[in-house]
Amino acid sequence: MTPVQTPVRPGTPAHIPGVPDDTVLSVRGLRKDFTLHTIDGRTVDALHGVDLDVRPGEHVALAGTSGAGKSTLLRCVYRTYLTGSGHIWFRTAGGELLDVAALPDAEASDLRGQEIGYVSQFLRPQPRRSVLSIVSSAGVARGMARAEARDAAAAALRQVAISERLWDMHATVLSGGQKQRVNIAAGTIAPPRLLLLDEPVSALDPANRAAVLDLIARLEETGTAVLSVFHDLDAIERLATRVVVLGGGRVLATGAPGNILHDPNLPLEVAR
Ligand SMILES: Nc1ncnc2c1ncn2[C@@H]1O[C@H](COP(=O)(O)OP(=O)(O)OP(=O)(O)O)[C@@H](O)[C@H]1O
Repeated sequence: MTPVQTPVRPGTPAHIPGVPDDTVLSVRGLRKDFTLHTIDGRTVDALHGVDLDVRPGEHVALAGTSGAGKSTLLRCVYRTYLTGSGHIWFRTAGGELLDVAALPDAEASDLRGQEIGYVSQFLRPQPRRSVLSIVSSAGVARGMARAEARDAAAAALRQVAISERLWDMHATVLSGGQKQRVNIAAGTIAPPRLLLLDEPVSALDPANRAAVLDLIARLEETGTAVLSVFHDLDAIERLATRVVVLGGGRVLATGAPGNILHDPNLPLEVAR
């Protein structure tokens, strides 16, 4: 049988030099600055040429002090923020290599819906949308039929212990911890190819926190690539396969959690 050839877009390489072809995410030379229009047009340099790779089933945790650029990096990968320069190569499930940093907005939006889960500290729900509808639309974006998405949403909400009596309520009225769990259900309704986590358990009590960490561990086992920010050492040690330390928007160190997290010379801001 002739192997299926993945079409290569003009200007897009078929391979990233030195990187295995199954790598899901390869960030290269990523720079991002912000112009503060309300304060003299001042510029804040957030990322200064970051390189990192994440392979299937790998969990790369970003660490570093406050302001190091961790959330900015996640938001550039999710394309909430446009990038200054550099590349964010994403290998799709179909094998195509796309530069998220250069995709037109509509394609970036489709890619997010289909292949990337993003769970942040906060859920900012659209007004007057029910909990069930928020989670099932994430399933529809992943290509599920409406009925299938509804069943998957119900299962995902049960998994994060959101009681059925909350499903038809507007998400705006939920508590912080409930919103965070709805966010997790939406981000993981079907195993995403890449899961971006920005302090996903910060508002949860110990039992719900443990359930969500279990859920993330199961997704890793099914091959989901994870790029995360956690502020607690315990979660990083349990889940991460590699830690990348950022400082002033640069990669300062990378290595196994056991080596990096206990290095007194690295600028970390995790609860030890
Ligand atoms: N929307 C924005 N507008 C202007 N500056 C921003 C914006 N977002 C981030 N920054 C700046 O970019 C730098 C990196 O911020 P970022 O939030 O990525 O850091 P972080 O490592 O995630 O910090 P923390 O651990 O406190 O969340 C900081 O100097 C911050 O002030």
